[in-house]
Amino acid sequence: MRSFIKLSNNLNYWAVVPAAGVGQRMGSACPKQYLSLLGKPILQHTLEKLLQTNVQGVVVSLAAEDNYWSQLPTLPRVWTAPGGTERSDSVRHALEKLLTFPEVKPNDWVLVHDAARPCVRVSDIQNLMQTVADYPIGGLLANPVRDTMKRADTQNCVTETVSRQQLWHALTPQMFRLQLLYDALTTAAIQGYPVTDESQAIELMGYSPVLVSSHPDNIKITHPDDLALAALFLQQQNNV
Ligand SMILES: Nc1ccn([C@@H]2O[C@H](COP(=O)(O)OP(=O)(O)OP(=O)(O)O)[C@@H](O)[C@H]2O)c(=O)n1
Ligand SMILES: C[C@](O)(CO)[C@H](O)COP(=O)(O)O
Repeated sequence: MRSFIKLSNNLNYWAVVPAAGVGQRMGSACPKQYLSLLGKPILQHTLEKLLQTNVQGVVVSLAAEDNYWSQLPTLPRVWTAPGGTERSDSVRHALEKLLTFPEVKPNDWVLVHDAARPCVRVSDIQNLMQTVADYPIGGLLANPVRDTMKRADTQNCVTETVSRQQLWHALTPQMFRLQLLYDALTTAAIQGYPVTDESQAIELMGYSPVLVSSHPDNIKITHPDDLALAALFLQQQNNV
């Protein structure tokens, strides 16, 4: 069931899911977003979480050679777009697709969420939507750093202890105004500036997105060890 939350000044909310990666660090036979978690592909878990919120629709960026997407059950309000070389290119292509929809307004909100983060809590997404609605620029789910942080040299020897004061892990979804985000990613691409998340492109425009605390189980499945942890988190969430 979709949970409804107060929408700010009747703008729509859309979602983009970059799912065109190869999962090199996972080293699996198929792209990691299609690995099974509790009997369901990771990407399907992720989409089902987003579709429980009141996003109007989701655009998923897929690799040109993706032969797996067609095997997923058809989900309502989900469209696809071509992936790109980098994650930021995949996101930009999905935004381009969204901007062609007649019902989409440039000032609508768009939430960008990694396919590889299936453990995100619907309540955290809704909290992001409600909190950021009052921030004109946008914001992202994040987690304050808990551990002491070290910077290392190429030999993995400590070169410095980095202060963890005001240091956060950036997660997803990251929520921004559609046209602003598209322009920010396009500018970064034109300038050849590599951005690893949407917030960085927005920051390059001189803006300061707000960080919204997320539960720490919103992990990005990256390495093989992450699969068992993600399964545990999903089981825990399902048993609540
Ligand atoms: N060109 C790319 C690269 C990544 N992604 C997506 O961005 C998300 C986060 O990226 P990451 O965890 O790095 O996934 P991969 O790039 O697949 O992993 P790796 O770096 O290990 O290859 C993933 O859902 C991935 O599918 C994408 O849509 N397009
Ligand atoms: C967007 C992101 O998940 C925020 O932490 C992260 O930057 C993705 O990085 P990746 O190297 O593409 O996994």
